[in-house]
Amino acid sequence: MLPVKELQERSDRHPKPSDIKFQYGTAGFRTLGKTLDSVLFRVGVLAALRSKKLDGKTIGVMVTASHNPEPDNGVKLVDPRGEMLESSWEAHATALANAPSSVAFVAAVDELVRATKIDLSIPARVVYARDTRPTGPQLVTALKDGLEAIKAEYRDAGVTTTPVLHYLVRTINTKGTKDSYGEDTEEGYLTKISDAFKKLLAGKPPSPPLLIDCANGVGALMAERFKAYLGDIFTIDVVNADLHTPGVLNNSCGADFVKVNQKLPPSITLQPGQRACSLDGDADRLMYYYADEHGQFHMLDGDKITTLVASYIVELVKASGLDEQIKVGVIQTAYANGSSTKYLSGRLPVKCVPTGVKHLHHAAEQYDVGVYFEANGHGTVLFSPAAQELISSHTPSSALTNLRNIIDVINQTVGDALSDAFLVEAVLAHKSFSGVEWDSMYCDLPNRLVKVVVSDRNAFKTADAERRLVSPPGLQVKVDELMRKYGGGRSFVRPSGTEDVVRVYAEAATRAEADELAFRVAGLVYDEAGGDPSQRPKEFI
Ligand SMILES: CC(=O)N[C@H]1[C@@H](OP(=O)(O)O)O[C@H](CO)[C@@H](O)[C@@H]1O
Ligand SMILES: [Mg+2]
Repeated sequence: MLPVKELQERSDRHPKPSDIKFQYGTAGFRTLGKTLDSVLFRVGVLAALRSKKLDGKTIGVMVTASHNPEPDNGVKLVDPRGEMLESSWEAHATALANAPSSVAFVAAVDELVRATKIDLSIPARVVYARDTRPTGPQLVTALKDGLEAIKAEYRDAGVTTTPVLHYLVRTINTKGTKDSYGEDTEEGYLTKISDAFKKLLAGKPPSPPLLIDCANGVGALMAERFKAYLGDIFTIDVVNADLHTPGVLNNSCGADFVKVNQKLPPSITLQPGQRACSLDGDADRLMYYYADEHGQFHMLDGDKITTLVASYIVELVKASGLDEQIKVGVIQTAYANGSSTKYLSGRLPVKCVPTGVKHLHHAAEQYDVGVYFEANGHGTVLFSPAAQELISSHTPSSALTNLRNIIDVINQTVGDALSDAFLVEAVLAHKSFSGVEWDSMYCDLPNRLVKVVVSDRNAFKTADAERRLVSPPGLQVKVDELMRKYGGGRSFVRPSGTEDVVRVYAEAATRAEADELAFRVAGLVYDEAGGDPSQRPKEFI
């Protein structure tokens, strides 16, 4: 039976703002932190229902708004194996969040219980965590209220990164089974990853210290904790680790700043030859970069990470004699640089899927080894159970031992900036690569990403993994006409899933052409979508 009275009374303490329509999108609920109290309460109830539906498995709840500005916050659910919430439940989340009153909320809960045939007698278990945002503590209080209202058991994982929370969910649910993914504690996480990393570096010439820009976010806590586990095998220099000054989170620093602006955070200076990396505010995205001998900045984004890592894994699989049994594939989105796709397609199966990690993750599960990174640096590598079994049961050789350690250094539950950085450093050490050699695997096509504010982004519909517009009718033909004017140029238009904008991406042979193509397509979109002529951005052509 639903504790109707309890739910309703507690829900009354978390009224829904009447003027906001919430939506569980690509990254869960995400908006101004101070408007999310009712959402967090309701997500507590929802997480418990999800757990009951899945026979009492532990569900994760992460309170974060990732790379967004500090006043934003958000919340997303993590399914039992550490993956994103199953998409059919996104609509349930949206329905519960938008019930206008506590009575309507309880009715929506009741409806969900019936529709999905949830057995309410099954106990619910939830683990939650938050990042360092100032609205976090209050939102967690609302979440706990929801969990208590429906009498769920819960565990508070405190202030930690998104990837640690995903790791905890998976380890809690596999504890004591043959699929055990490790110890279900933060220490377990730090030990598993750092041990594998140290084994990979053993016997290699010392790597230079790695400067890590932590976006003044929770990644700084975890990077600091890793230091003790790495000992003197590898040195981390943590920068942008200010967790106290208001307004600094993701401000002119972090992975998104680097990717969007294609430049160094102003707080960082690199010596010629030095490489460094930036995390985002919840430490699941990673951008690398280095300064060449002239001190010039070069970015090494998610596509460069894919290329480096996938090529190395293919080498190891071949050297282990397992290339007949283990097929390595790569998953990208339309935002992948065309040069990376060209380079990889000549060597491996490459699949393009719609934007959003859940799409990449599911597609990666179709391979024995699936490597995926969004261009913005969010990604990981998945090894199928069969591939892991083959790798662990074969007579060890040096390549196989490396593969086993690679498996353990990776956080297979989700993109994990710190674990990914160790993976990159291990591959660079094994290949004796500096940033220059890594970067020279292929040369990025100049590209430009532009946001267009339109009156209704839902009027924009796409097909073919978002590479073509099917609505508004006729617009794709005009984009195609423009593209033909730029040799090797490519551009596509899609509505954002996380912001109220339409995004235009363009790449071409030169920087000037890429900019011109992007601003022309942006102009087309603006005019087509009925943008106010007096507000037309001046750079649109
Ligand atoms: C161009 C771009 O970087 N888009 C991002 C952004 O999605 P949009 O749907 O483009 O707003 O946020 C997503 C969630 O973090 C991330 O998965 C995706 O890659
Ligand atoms: Mg993030």
